Amino acid sequence: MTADQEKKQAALEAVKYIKNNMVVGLGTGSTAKHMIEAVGQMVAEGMNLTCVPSSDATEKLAKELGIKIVELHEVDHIDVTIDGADEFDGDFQLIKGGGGALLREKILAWNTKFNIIIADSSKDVKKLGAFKLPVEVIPFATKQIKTYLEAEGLKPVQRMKEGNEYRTDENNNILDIDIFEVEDLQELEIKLLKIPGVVETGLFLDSTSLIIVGKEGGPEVKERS
Ligand SMILES: O=C(CO)[C@H](O)[C@H](O)COP(=O)(O)O
Repeated sequence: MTADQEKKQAALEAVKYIKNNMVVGLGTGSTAKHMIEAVGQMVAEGMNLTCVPSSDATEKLAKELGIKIVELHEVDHIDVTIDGADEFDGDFQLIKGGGGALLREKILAWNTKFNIIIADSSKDVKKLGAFKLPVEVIPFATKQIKTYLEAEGLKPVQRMKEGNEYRTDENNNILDIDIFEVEDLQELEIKLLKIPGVVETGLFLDSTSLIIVGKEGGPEVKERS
């Protein structure tokens, strides 16, 4: 199976957790795209769903598919959010934000009763950190934060796009940092969030209830114990 086939398989398994009249959080990325297309199909077949998107790109796609989109403040909870990940480990810890949508994704996850992560098998790792951790920062402070993180040995690289500095949907920058040598991720998360100008990190340490991985022979559903 190709990675994309695994992504689609995981997405199609995940949408089985969506029931009529639910409020659904829609993730961002190539795996989430398969899920959004499946949700569009369910809506076209008559299911009543209210969805909260995690990025401008997801909102655009969902609207094109006829999915009812609302802003977060218009709902009092989200029943289920389905999103991708850049890496996950055996403790249901994730690195997210490769697609730059980590801030809204983390807000959705925090406001969601049941978070499902969908992934191809390459995202399953023993230890997080081969993928660089995205840290969203306010442009006013990007240079100073980068200098500080360099001194901490975290090798920050400012994300670029087509020769220009990358901007998130919230108009912030991203510093991608190397956390492979870091032992205590909780401690790292606290340390990063204490820096003025750091808005959010792509570490999702305890929000995930279920991980669905696309695999030859059928999807693997991992439940948090
Ligand atoms: O966190 C994300 C976007 O901010 C994505 O979920 C993550 O980057 C995985 O993307 P893909 O499904 O394309 O591999």
